[in-house]
Amino acid sequence: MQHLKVLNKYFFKYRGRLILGILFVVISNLLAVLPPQVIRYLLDFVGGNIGRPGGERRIIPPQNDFLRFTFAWMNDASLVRLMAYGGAVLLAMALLRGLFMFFMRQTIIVMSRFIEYDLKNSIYRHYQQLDLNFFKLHNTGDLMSRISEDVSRVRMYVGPALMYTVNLVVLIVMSVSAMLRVNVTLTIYTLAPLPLLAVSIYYVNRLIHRKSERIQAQLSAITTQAQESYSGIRVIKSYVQEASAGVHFGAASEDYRKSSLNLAKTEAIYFPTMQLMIGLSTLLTVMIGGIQAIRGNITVGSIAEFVVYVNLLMWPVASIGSVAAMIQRAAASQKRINEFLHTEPAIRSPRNGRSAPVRGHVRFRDVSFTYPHTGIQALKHFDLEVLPGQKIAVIGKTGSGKSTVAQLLMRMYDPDEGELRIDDIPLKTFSLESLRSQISYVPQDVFLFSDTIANNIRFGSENAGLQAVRQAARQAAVEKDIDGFPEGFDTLVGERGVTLSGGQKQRVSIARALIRNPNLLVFDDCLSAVDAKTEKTIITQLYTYLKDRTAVIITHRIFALFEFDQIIVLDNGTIIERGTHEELLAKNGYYAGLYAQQQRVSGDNDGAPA
Ligand SMILES: Nc1ncnc2c1ncn2[C@@H]1O[C@H](COP(=O)(O)OP(=O)(O)OP(=O)(O)O)[C@@H](O)[C@H]1O
Repeated sequence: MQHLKVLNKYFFKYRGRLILGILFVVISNLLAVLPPQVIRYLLDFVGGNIGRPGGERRIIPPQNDFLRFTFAWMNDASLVRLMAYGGAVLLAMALLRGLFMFFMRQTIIVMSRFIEYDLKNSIYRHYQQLDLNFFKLHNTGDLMSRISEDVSRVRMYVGPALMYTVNLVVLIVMSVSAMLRVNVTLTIYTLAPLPLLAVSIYYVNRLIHRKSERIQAQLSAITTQAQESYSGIRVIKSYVQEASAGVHFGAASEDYRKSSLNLAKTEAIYFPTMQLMIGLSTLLTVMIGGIQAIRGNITVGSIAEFVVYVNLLMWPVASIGSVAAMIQRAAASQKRINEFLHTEPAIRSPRNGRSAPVRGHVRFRDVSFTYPHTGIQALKHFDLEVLPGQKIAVIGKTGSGKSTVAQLLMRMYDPDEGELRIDDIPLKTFSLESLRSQISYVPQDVFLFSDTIANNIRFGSENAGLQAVRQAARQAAVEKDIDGFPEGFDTLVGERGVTLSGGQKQRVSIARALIRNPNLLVFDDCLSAVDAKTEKTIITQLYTYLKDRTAVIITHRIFALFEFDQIIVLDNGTIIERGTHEELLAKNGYYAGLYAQQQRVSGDNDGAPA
């Protein structure tokens, strides 16, 4: 329960709605508790006057102020008029009760929707601030379920559970005190089955919930399986695995069917149990009430009054079990949400961080870095100086630490040892937003949003016009491809749109980086999926674009066309070779070997990227 305390600030924020909601609960319950008293009065009146000779009226004195006030002007009315009037009073109270129940939902349930909205936004905002390591540690499904399912469960606590609890407390206080005023013995007998009802419903509810959870898990497994089959349909078809995929799906569906039937059986017990308990209570009321009436302790009308109370109390009491379960689930969900909300981002923007324009002087001084959750040391005593306007290539085998250089430069992680500076200013003193917005980074794994190509290119530079978008696409050698699509730059990409080839995606991603006009660019193996001819076009275009800019180009391939100021070769997190193209060829080491190998493979010695 203590996990739910954090929600109190939302109750305070929406206190107006909450207080009003509670007031409406009180009024609607008052309008539920008074009608049985009217019924009792009317029945007693009819019982007392039926069969009396000569239409002589026996006045039944109203037992409380409410009845006295309601029936004050009916003293001389005929029996029929009195009944019609009583019926009208009951109808008016039922209508009013309905109206206030509507208001009650409009305040409390609407408040819960506001809280849900606030909670989702605050979780989303928090996600955005967390560092990459956090996202490596938690899978997407987990993040999604905390912002959707867990928040929905918490909403059940701040909305329905709260409303039912307040309703139950108010109703019990009002109806039980009204019952006690009539007859204590009858009250005790009438209420006796209620705790039994609450406990049994609680257990049935728990059982239903446990079974539903299992069904949910099975359903999500079926969905994932179907999703994988659809997205991997090419592999399934080419390996002729349609039948076996069908068998797997069929087995999962069969499990789901069995569980669903089992749940249906348990649910079938729920309502008969409730009805049995209501029936038992009514029976007790009529029996004990009858005895009390024979002894003259209560009137016959009181029995009817009690029967109405029993029916009034049953549903709210039965809901105690489900409300308790709702609160338990909400507490568990809020605990999971709190875990995330209390996670502090490891990478923070400093207060009053620098936002000076970046010129592009990069300095790695004796930097070592180990990925926190895997313990893999990706860089060891790494030293690099890139002067403004220089172009640097980072080459090395797979897993040698090349991408880690880019990650540290973007401050996705902080080094364990050593220091990183840009324009001679420690990276940690820059405002994160300013730093990242001034470095254009083309990641290794391209990600395009389900939006138009134009919007994907102008991502992060929202004000860029179509001309700028076109120019960036031209520089990334993808303009012609895009113009070839029927809707050009307005073509949608992603599931609902066209499927771009790997090389086209990479070039759109490069265009996205170029449009920002930065002084410092980092390309992480971003030409791996383009053919040699396109690569040559891009390299030529880039060479002009990068003329006065600083660029760090991470690659597996050697671009002989590019006159790099410095090429560094990484191996296992350490720089093993460093120099210009010619210097490294002269060394006859790893670089020279790679160059010779690529020359052989490409078989064309026209000076294009080897
Ligand atoms: N996010 C990460 N969390 C944990 N370990 C990582 C992470 N990224 C990379 N590594 C590990 O760090 C080492 C260096 O990886 P890095 O991605 O920098 O190599 P790379 O040279 O860019 O490789 P490639 O050319 O295949 O992209 C590898 O052993 C890799 O397994």
